[in-house]
Amino acid sequence: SSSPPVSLGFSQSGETEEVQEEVVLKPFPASLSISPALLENLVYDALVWSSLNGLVVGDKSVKRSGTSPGVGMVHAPFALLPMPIQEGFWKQACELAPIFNELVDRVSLDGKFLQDSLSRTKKVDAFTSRLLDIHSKMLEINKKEVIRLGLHRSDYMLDAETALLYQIELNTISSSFAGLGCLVSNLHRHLLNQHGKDLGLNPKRVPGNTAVRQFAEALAKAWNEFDNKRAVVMFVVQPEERNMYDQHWLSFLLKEIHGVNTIRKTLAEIAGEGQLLLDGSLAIGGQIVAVVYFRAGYSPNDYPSESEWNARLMMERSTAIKCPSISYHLVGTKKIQQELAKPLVLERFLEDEDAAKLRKCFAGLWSLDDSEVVKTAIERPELFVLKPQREGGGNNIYGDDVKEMLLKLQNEKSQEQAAYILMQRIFPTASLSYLVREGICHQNNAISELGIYGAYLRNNDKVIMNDHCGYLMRTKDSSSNEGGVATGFAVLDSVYLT
Ligand SMILES: Nc1ncnc2c1ncn2[C@@H]1O[C@H](COP(=O)(O)OP(=O)(O)O)[C@@H](O)[C@H]1O
Ligand SMILES: N[C@H](CCC(=O)N[C@@H](CS)C(=O)NCCC(=O)O)C(=O)O
Ligand SMILES: [Mg+2]
Repeated sequence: SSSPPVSLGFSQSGETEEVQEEVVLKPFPASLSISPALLENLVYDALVWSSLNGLVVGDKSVKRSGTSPGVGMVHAPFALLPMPIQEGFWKQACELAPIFNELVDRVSLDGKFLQDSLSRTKKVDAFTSRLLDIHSKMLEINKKEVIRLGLHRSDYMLDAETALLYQIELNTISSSFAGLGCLVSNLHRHLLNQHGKDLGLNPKRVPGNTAVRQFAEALAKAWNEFDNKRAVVMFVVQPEERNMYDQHWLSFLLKEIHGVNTIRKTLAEIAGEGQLLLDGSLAIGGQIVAVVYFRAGYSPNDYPSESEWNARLMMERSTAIKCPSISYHLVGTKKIQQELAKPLVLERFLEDEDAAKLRKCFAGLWSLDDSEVVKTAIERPELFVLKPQREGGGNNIYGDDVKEMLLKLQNEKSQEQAAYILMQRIFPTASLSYLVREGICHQNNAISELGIYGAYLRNNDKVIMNDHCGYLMRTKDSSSNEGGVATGFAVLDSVYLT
């Protein structure tokens, strides 16, 4: 065809000077040019591969796609080629995972710190308040979680200006896409095996992704610690779940590799069918539950009535291993992220050397009590993100809306400030990427967010697992503020180590 070859610039933060003062980002040397014919082949191969290998989600235009498996599937949105990242940043992010895992466990044991840090939020945020009520009840009855399982994902962005890796957030509940994320790594390795020569890319630079196998292993090991061969792992899910295949990869591997049975229940079903037996164990439909794995319960939308809250409390009271426990759930709130960043607070929980490693990846995080920062944010709102205590994407406030909201909160003299945190906005380098959605390939300037999964399993004072477990790369149009695949902004991507 007469149209010029499409050039794909893998523009990437190049070598950075040892000393951070003068950061010179050299352009990524190989700028790729993909002919339209090659591009068409790549997209076609990728769509076939995705369909044959279960890289799929429910299609929101098909009514039953969130309730009936196999009905209304469409390929998950993906980036056609992996996003380059310097190996040093990759290694840094992987190294931080076991430290964050240990931090979550230690903070979870400090009930007073959690209650005190969230006490003002409690007054103005009904959802967080309900979580804290459950936590208080567990403190009152001196409930001990002897066996503790955390399946986390710490998300990072690479700031273009400083070439520093910054943590966006730490997810301690429903850290999704371990399943589909692995498939994208396999897809990219497949495409580079087929077309790597034409693209000048080496398939071996796409790191193997062990997320779903290691998460299944962690769930199986927790089940093992519960030590009841007839017990099951219960997935707590939403009534409509278009991301069910990501979840089914875990339950499939649990059965296939570890011989562990799983059941899928909504909070409403648990309220109706669940029972606390005399020995404290949780029974559902006559089956004992060894592990409760939350893939719902992180959002107010998951609690439409008191029944769902009763179900959450019943599970918390039981001897089942909660993933996460109410304490782990609270540790993952953005308010705690901001509190831990305060001077000397993180150091209460970690040895100095580990605290220093984590602090290196902390972006600016402030409560709205900090009048100086609030003043700056009103003047330069584009340099901040205003965050409520919510998970699941689509809740943050950006740009001029930050200014509006801060002024509103100031004028109202409301306590509502305590429901938010202010965070420094990170600006990653934009790269030209191909994003494939519903069979169509879009060429966009895009930015990426690297998630590193971590699994932590402890029985009393024995740490059985504390590892980084693979990764999730999400890539979105650089013009979009919010991220998130479930929210439709980002696509699933993988990593190309440079
Ligand atoms: N400090 C930040 N700088 C730049 N983008 C951010 C920042 N914080 C959040 N985002 C964007 O908003 C998205 C959602 O924010 P996050 O804190 O992860 O909330 P959630 O818990 O809803 O996922 C992120 O995936 C990212 O794309
Ligand atoms: N439908 C639920 C979704 C669960 C969910 O939203 N999890 C949050 C952490 S709380 C998350 O990991 N978000 C990153 C994935 C994205 O970009 O959409 C599930 O799959 O179980
Ligand atoms: Mg997030």
